[in-house]
Amino acid sequence: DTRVQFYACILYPPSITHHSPLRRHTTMQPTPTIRRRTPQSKRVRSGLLCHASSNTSQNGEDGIIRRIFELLPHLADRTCVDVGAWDGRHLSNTFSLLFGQGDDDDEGGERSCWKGVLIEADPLKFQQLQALHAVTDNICICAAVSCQVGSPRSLRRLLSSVGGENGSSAEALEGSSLSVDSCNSSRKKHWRLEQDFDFLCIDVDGIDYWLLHDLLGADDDGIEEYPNDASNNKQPRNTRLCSYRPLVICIEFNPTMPMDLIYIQPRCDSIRHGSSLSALVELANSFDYVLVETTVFNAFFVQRNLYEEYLKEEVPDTSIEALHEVTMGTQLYQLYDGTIKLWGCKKMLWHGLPLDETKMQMLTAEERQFPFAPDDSGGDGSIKNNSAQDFEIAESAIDMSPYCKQTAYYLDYRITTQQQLKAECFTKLNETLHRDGFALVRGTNISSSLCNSALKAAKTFLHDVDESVRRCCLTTDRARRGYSPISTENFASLIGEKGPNDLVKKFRIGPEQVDGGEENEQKCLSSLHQPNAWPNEEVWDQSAEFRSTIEQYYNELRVAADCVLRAICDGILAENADLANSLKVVTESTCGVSEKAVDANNHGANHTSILTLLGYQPGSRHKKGSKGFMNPLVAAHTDVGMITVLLFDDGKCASLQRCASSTAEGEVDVTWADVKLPSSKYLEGGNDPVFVANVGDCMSELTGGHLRSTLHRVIPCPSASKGNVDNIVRTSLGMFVGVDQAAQLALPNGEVLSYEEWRRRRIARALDVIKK
Ligand SMILES: O=C(O)CCC(=O)C(=O)O
Ligand SMILES: [Fe+2]
Repeated sequence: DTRVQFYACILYPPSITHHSPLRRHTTMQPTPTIRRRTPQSKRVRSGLLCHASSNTSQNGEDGIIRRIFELLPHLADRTCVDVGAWDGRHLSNTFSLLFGQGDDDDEGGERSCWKGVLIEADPLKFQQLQALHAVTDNICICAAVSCQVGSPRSLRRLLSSVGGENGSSAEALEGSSLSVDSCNSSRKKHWRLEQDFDFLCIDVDGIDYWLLHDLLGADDDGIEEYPNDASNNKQPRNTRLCSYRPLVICIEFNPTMPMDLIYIQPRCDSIRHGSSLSALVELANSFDYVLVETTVFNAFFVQRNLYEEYLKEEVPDTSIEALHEVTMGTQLYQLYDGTIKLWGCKKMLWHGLPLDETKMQMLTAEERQFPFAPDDSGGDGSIKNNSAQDFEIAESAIDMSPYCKQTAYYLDYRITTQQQLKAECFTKLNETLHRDGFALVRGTNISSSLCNSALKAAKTFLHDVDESVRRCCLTTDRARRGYSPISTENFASLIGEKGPNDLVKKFRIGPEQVDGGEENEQKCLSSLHQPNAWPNEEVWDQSAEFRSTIEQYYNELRVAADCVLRAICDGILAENADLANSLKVVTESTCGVSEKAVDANNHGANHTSILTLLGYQPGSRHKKGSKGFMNPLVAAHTDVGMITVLLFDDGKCASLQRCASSTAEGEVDVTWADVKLPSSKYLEGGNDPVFVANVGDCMSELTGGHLRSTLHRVIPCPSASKGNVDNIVRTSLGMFVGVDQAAQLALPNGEVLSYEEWRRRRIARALDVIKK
């Protein structure tokens, strides 16, 4: 039974090490170690819990209930009341009693000895409930039970209407909008609900505490107070309604509440908080009931005298600690510097949303300092600040693991499915892209050491070696492969503007051939598939190492970038199913991406993704008084393809900026926001790498503009480029994701053309600008 297994893994949570990205640590970087110790539990598992099993119940309740009644004296007839009965079957704790199922000894042939009253507020579910019980003597009532004092829909009044002298008393139900199915049914045998009926089950997701309180409760609540309705000529009456004393009670509590919390939700029908287990235990004890077991959501109580006589041996310790363990709890703790940390269940149980630590902070990253630290803390106080900022940036990045990793350890308490995690991921990603046009992503499954090596290799090639090394692999075709020297490209043209050439050196690699054998060889000559141009080993002795590092980074990042693209796509489709046709080209290109996340060779073989290494250094635009002072190093532009996934180092001479104004493209007063990544130190510390992701023109067009391709640029930073800053030059690695060149794009405007044609048209427009 999968439910029992599910139940077992909640009650016996595996010793989860929370594989947070912060886990890998070295002595270089002050990263915390965060793991989960399996605490010593006082929870007793030898009692009724041994009998937990589910036929229709959610977490083993069926078996526990059966065991309790096995221990109590045998009776030929038993009665139960189920408040919040739903359709009578789904997650029901009374179905197995009433229909005699799940009873191994019973072979299903014998009739159940149980009769019941089933109450359900939802009219549609009630219909199903009624149909289920049509040929039984069970009584179904459609009513939203109320905890308002004097309400005609109080549980006590509803139950008192069952089996009055003339069967169900229609009179007692007057003035309330509810229906009892047995009223006019001649086929049903009328029966009376005794005060000490056998089993009460309450599950109404809110006022459960008050329903129990009022049913067992003080006499006052039993006084019938009909409103004095003059038009009806009805006199207020004082009729004492009996209180009830069921032998056994099963009632739902809020499983996120700590064991030492007594939380009683307000006495109000429309409020849905739930109450804590401790509150229910206090209430039950006050009416001489004893807690005998709990499951994830439900508590079981038995009359004290029955407990003493029949259950004490099986359940010797009735303390909450012995009978419960909070498995859905969420805790906060504080670090000395004022960081608020989250622990335990990191998801909103009833909304399915992740709990976001970054939204729970009281202090900004800069404000987080220990207030009592000695003034001279041994030097550079800014080091701490920087790393705090790095963590802040990293934590704001969207965790792509549901798309990029295959492991299951991030399934919090195993309640969340992979699909739910993916949904959380794409929702957050697309929200961020909507808001900022850019997003930071982590959890890509790419190691920090690969990122480091790739950045270092790129920096060496673009900045340290002699220009002759770079020139030996000069690009031959429109800057698609190999080296493209400084001031040879013009990104302003990409948005149809005339401007000076960009001051950046580039080196590009991409896919070399199309999958599919010899007949496709022709295609290899297309602009998107051609041989890469690597520096000659005779010219540069580190050439082979450079090549293997960059190739490895390319292979792994291309797959990760496909995962990001897939997530964006899933997010768009979740909201706009009608874009499925337009986005088919992307879903097909990224198909299998999560199944084979680490298999670089095995999917998307016909992709056209290009990796560009970019090198920036101080030059004329950094010099005050020079003509081009403060002109962008890369002019404002939008990226052309599907998406871009970018990584860059600490180099201080240049800064990436995204357009941050909501004003339409082309308007004069554009405001710019810096796009920041955690520092290189953070990456060198072995932490999970963070990348920048943004949407390109083609993807934007395919989504009918749902996601925009945001304007961005790289500007010079003159002040940071002077003095003895050791990291002045800046290196970045841009992965420009493209799909199969032959893939047919079905644009939302109805036009159909291949990806290659689309690109050619896009670039031709830009070239026109340059020619003019
Ligand atoms: O180097 C960077 O940070 C961004 C470069 C860029 O936007 C591009 O090459 O498209
Ligand atoms: Fe760009």
